Amino acid sequence: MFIESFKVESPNVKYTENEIHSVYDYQTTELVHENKNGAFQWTVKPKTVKYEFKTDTHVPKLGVMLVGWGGNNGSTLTAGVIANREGISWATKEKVQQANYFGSLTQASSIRVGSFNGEEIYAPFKSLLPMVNPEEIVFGGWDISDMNLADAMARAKVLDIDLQKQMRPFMEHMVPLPGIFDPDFIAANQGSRANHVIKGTKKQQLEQVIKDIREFKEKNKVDKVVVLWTANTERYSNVVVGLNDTTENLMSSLDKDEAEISPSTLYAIACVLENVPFINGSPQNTFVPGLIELAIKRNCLIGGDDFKSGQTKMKSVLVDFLVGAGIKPTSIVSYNHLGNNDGMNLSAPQTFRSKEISKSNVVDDMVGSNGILYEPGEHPDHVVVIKYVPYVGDSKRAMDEYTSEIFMGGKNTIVMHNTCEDSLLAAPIILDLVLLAELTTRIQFMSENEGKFHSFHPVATLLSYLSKAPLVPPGTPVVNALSKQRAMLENVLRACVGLAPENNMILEYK
Ligand SMILES: NC(=O)c1ccc[n+]([C@@H]2O[C@H](COP(=O)([O-])OP(=O)(O)OC[C@H]3O[C@@H](n4cnc5c(N)ncnc54)[C@H](O)[C@@H]3O)[C@@H](O)[C@H]2O)c1
Ligand SMILES: O=P([O-])([O-])O[C@@H]1[C@@H](O)[C@H](O)[C@@H](O)[C@H](O)[C@@H]1O
Repeated sequence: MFIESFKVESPNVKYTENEIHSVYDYQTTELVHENKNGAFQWTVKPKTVKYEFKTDTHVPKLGVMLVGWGGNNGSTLTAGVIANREGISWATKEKVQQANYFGSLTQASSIRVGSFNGEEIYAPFKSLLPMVNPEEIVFGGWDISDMNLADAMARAKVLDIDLQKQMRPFMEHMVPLPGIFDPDFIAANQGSRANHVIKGTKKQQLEQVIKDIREFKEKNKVDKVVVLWTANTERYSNVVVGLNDTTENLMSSLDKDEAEISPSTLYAIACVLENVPFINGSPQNTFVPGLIELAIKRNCLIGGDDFKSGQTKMKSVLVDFLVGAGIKPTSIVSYNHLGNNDGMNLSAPQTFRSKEISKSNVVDDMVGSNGILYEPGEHPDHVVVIKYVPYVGDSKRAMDEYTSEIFMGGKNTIVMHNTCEDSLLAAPIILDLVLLAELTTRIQFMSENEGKFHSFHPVATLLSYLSKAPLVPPGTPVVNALSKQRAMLENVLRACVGLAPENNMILEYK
């Protein structure tokens, strides 16, 4: 059965006018590796740590500024949220289609809250904690192309024509702000698009972005802004000692107008200096060490990298299933072709390399979790291929082959074919990223050993379910397995309302 909402009644949960306060017993383990009687032994000690969570229930008026607003993802998301807000439906070949948020974890997925009279009871994921209503978001942003959002939507060729016609009046007056353009970081084929750029030195460009954020906030009377990069994939920046390895060196390099500071890093520095969350939806290493240090110092949320939307999302499910079942993937070949501007930009070797890295590292945690299947350092052959085929447009065609070793020398090959409008997968993920980033900035917590409340670490690991290459604080584990990422996010939000982690034991019926 599905319910729309619920309230937790517990001695450990207090709802006040401005916050939800929960006291939570975190069950974990402490491992000890010691020499006992001449032999080393691992000892696992179950441990309970008391935590307190406070969630500010004042949901702000949120402004979302997209870098690359005029792109396929940016225009599609903007149209989709407006269509939902206006309750727009449109004719397709098959039927009259209603606007929806399918593909959004927060807006279209559910959580289990328990059993009632022998029936499993579920509620919307978004009912866990007060979240921004997407339809109250004010969108804005930057683009190096001056095209208004209605024309950008038409250029993207993602949405049905009847819908586009209805959306045009809402979007034709939306024009991105000029963006920071540096041809050295994206494919040369993007140059013809760049007719709307911020002039000046890198520092002057950064200062303009800060000015843009302040003016956007003032003009739209929003309480908070979140900035998200959905612009083109850049090549990796070289990380160089003395250039960008520390905050001091990065800011000094900025003063010297160093060429190696990428546009995405400039936007991100601007956001961190303004204490505005910045999320990277592309695979490049925007977050160079000096920027991460700055974000930590200023306690400003940063997150990414690279939306986990389709082929890679499936990979983080399938390899988790195979390895979890004791089956040994030995060869993974991921091929896809697409014909949108993203695909055109990725046709350049240096930008493709950024994507190849993010699409390849996604199995490392799963492979590393099973020493029965894999020797130390052993991993499957893994190849990523992306080809640009203009004719197919945004309709990406992904073909994957997974070959595994099974019982007694047997082999198993799984082949998948996946066709989708890439932007229709990415747009709801962008929505989740900005909503969850905003929500997490309203949560404070402390353990029994800390004595004072604090925010989550500014490097937002909580967003990892939505990223191919989750950005994590230095020295912490990277988890890519999709089920673990989703469970982590849900269980942390459950803890904020005093609910135990969903462990699927359902002992009541055993
Ligand atoms: N399923 C998906 O669509 C998906 C999944 C994962 C990652 N991504 C990443 O999301 C990004 C956007 O994808 P898309 O399909 O919307 O691409 P797109 O090319 O349609 O849009 C990118 C937009 O960014 C603009 N732009 C480029 N550099 C800019 C800059 N420095 N400042 C401001 N604007 C700039 C371009 O003019 C363009 O309008 C790409 O990096 C892509 O790799 C997409
Ligand atoms: O998320 P996913 O489907 O694995 O990866 C996608 C790639 O397959 C595609 O070629 C690229 O253009 C998209 O930006 C996205 O990164």
